[in-house]
Formats: sequence, structure tokens, C-alpha cells
Amino acid sequence: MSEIFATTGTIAAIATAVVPQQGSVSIVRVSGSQAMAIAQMLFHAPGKQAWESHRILYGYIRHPQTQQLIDEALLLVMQAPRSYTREDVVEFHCHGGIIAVQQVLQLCLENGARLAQPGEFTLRAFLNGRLDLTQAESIADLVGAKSPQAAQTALAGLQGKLAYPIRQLRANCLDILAEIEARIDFEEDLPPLDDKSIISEIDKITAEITQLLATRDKGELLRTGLKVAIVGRPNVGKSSLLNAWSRSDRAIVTDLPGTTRDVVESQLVVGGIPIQVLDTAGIRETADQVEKIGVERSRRAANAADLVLFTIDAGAGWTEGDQEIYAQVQHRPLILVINKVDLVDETTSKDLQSKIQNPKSKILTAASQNRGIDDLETAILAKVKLEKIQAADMDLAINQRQAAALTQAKISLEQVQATIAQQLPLDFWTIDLRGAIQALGEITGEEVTESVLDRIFSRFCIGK
Ligand SMILES: Nc1nc2c(c(=O)[nH]1)N(C=O)[C@@H](CNc1ccc(C(=O)N[C@@H](CCC(=O)O)C(=O)O)cc1)CN2
Ligand SMILES: Nc1nc2c(ncn2[C@@H]2O[C@H](COP(=O)(O)OP(=O)(O)OP(=O)(O)O)[C@@H](O)[C@H]2O)c(=O)[nH]1
Ligand SMILES: [K+]
Ligand SMILES: [Mg+2]
Repeated sequence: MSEIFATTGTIAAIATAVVPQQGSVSIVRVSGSQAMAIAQMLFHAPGKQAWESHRILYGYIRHPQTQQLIDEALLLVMQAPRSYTREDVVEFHCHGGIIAVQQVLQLCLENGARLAQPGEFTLRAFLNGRLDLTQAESIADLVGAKSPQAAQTALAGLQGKLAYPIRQLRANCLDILAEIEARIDFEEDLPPLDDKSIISEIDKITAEITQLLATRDKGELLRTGLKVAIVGRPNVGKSSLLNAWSRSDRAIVTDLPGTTRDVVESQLVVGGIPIQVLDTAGIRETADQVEKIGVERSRRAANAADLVLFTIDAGAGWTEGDQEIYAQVQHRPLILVINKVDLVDETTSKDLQSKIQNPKSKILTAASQNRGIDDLETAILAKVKLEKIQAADMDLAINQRQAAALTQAKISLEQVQATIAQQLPLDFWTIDLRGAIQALGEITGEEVTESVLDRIFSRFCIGK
């Protein structure tokens, strides 16, 4: 194990969010061989309460030397191996805020524990075989989920819905490998190898890998979401659109062109996809120093966004200014928002919509009247091809690391097929088959390097 994961000794950390003056309960979690001894040193349970596994004790936390009262608390005892880490675990459930809980943590550290590294509890759960790597990654995803759908997908992973098929595919590869190796070692004693059945087995495995790979885009969307920038001339109603969409007064709206000077952000969820919306300063030539900087930021936001909502004013039609901005953003994924349709009659707005050839994706809104938001969301979901994503798979979704390993496994298996087709010696078949087995093993963690573990577990917060 690497230095930061020299995961020995007893570890302790605050397991709940640390917010001053807030939170009704805060938990200090301790894991390792000294956990029980630490609990017995700090915790006093009045009356005849049993210090048994999976029981909650009521009592007081006191300084072991001075006997000073630190908190009134509950203690949860979970003896190995029936715990999150499979080690002895105790949890001090303290009052919220940060003072009492930090004092309790400090006492744990002074009495036999050290501060846990980020993800170290979960790392121990992995090293002790309670979780595989996909499940550990799912825990990080669950904590980081920005939408209920993202949380559902993480829970599916935690339930082993990815680990199970991956382990199955790896076991199939191992079976094929054993078949081939037996022929290498004891050729004369065995019936000849059934090439056809091996080829079709590998085809089946490859097809399943392809199916799993199809969940990658969905995973990416659910985990990281989309960055959407609202861009256009001053006064077309960009800030009004942000406000209508986020049902808030997040951005200042006035009838003065040049109202928005800086990028204004809002978070929302559309069809399970977390979306970060950026309202930007209206783009125009200006002598105003502050506005100039704002316009520059608008351009940068448009370039950094996954999707641009290029907004125009239906009353003004497609102006020269619109054309100039469009020329700058047209290479980006884009939806044209024709706003203020309430200012023109329906035929005029429909005309405008059909006259504009590009972009293809166009919607009509009246932001100040909260109209057109449904159409906007539908257009966005169509743009990210959510239908395809939903069809890709029920509830699981792979991440980038898993996708890279699956791609490697697929390439190796295609290599095996090529080797068979060229009728190369059996030793050659096994080389690439081992490559596939290795790649699949990296996903679940049956074969994994220290640096991969470092990368995965350092994403966690302290106490997880
Ligand atoms: N107070 C508290 N709440 C929590 C956690 C925790 O550690 N502490 N969890 C932590 O993230 C989650 C629950 N996850 C857990 C998963 C497994 C075990 C556990 O003890 N598993 C044992 C045996 C269970 C049994 O006796 O059947 C095992 O799997 O061996 C505990 C919590 C969410 N809520
Ligand atoms: N009639 C009508 N007026 C609108 C609509 N949307 C916005 N407005 C008005 O247009 C004016 C400008 O709106 P803003 O949302 O500030 O426009 P903006 O594009 O953010 O402007 P800048 O930040 O200055 O670039 C305000 O007076 C809004 O009330 C709409 O759909 N219909
Ligand atoms: K304005
Ligand atoms: Mg604005």
C-alpha cells in the first residue's frame, strides 16, 4: 500500500458534515482494534447497559483524566466483522455544531487513534472484502449525487449490479483460458480444442461488454451533468430566462441593456441531469470597461459550456448583432431561443422560427411570462439524446475509469479473435486473453494497482 494508505492502526474521523452552529447530531466514527478500548475510556453509560455489538448505549463523554463533561451522547458499537469496515467500529453520536464533536475526535486521537485519510474507512471495507471497487466508487457517487436519478444509479452500483456482470465476464474468460492452457500443457491426453465454440463464447462476452459501454454517456451526464450558457445581445431577456427556468430572482432584470455584468450561475435538474446554467452579459461592442470584461466572460462561458442557449428577441427579429454573435458560437452545440414571443403575433413568431435555417434546434419563449420553459427542457433532452441514453440500460451506468478498462478488455478480446483467425499457436491466444482478464479485474479490484486505489479513494471526503 502507498504511504497515504498504510491502512493500519485505529482510525477516527468526524463522519457527518462539519457546519458551525448547525446539524442536530454529529458522529465521530472510530475503526480498528483499539476502537472498543477508546470507547470504554471516554464513554460512561449509567445503569446496567450492555456493551454488546449492534447496540446503542446512552450516556456521557468525559475527559479520561480530568473527568470534565464533554457531551451527552449515544454510543453505537459494531464488533468485527459485522461493521462497515469489518473491523471493530464505534460511533459517538454527539450533539450537532462543531465544538463537542471536535473535542470528542481530539480525545480519540489522544487515546490511541489517528486521523483517517479521505476514503480510508471505505478503503478498509474494500481491502477487507466487504465491497468491491465498483461498489466503493458507487458510494462516492451516491454522496456526490446531484439528482435523485444519479443517486438511483449509484445505489444500483452499490447493490453490485455492475460488479456482478463484470465478475461473470471475467470468470468466463478464465474458463476459456483454462481450456486453452490445458491443451498447451497436456495436448496428447485431451480431445482437440473446439475453436468454433471458443470464438462464439468470446463473441458473446464482447457483445456484453459493448452493452455495458453504452451506459457510459448516461453515467457521465448523471454524474457531472451539463453546463449550459445563455448567450445573446443585451436586453433579449437572458436573465429573465434564467429566472423563469430556475423559478427564482437569481439574476437582476431591468430594461437597461448591459444590466448583467458578470456570469450568474444557477443549479437545476432536468430529466435527472444536473444542469449548471450560466446567465451572461449581453454581447456587444462597448467602451465601458466593466462591461467589456463582462462581454469577454460571456464569450469564455459560451466556449466552456456543453450547450449554448443562443437567445434573440422576437420583436427585433434576426438582427446584424445576432448574426455576429451567432458566427462566434455556431460551432458549439446550440439551441436558438426566440424570446419575447408575446410581443409579436403567432404568425410572425412562427415565420421567424421557420425562416431561420440554422440552428436546427429552435424554441419560442416568453421568459418574463414563464412561457416556453417546458419546450426548452424538451429541446435540451433531445439535444443530449436522453432517449438513447435511457434505452441504453435500466439503472446502471459506468464511469470513465470503468469505460477505459472495458474498452481495453474489448480490444484484447478482438485481438484474441484475430489470433485465432490467423491460426497462430495457442500461446498467442492466451496472451491477449490474459489482457482482457486483467482489464476486467481492474474494474472490480481483483487486480488493481496502488495508484488506481489512490486515485479512487482520495476523491472521498474525510470520514467516508
Ligand atoms: N451511523 C451510521 N449510519 C450509516 C453508516 C454508518 O457507518 N454509520 N453507513 C456507512 O456508510 C451507511 C450504512 N452502511 C452500512 C453498511 C454496512 C454496515 C455493516 O455493519 N455491515 C456488516 C454487517 C451487517 C449485519 O450485521 O448484517 C457487514 O456487511 O459485514 C453498516 C453500515 C449509511 N448510514
Ligand atoms: N415582453 C417581454 N419582455 C421581456 C421578456 N423577457 C424579458 N423581457 C424584458 O426585457 C428586458 C430585459 O430583460 P433582461 O432579462 O434583463 O435581458 P438580458 O438579456 O439579461 O439583458 P442584459 O443583461 O442587459 O444583457 C426587461 O425589461 C424584461 O422584463 C419577454 O419574454 N417578453
Ligand atoms: K437588461
Ligand atoms: Mg441580463
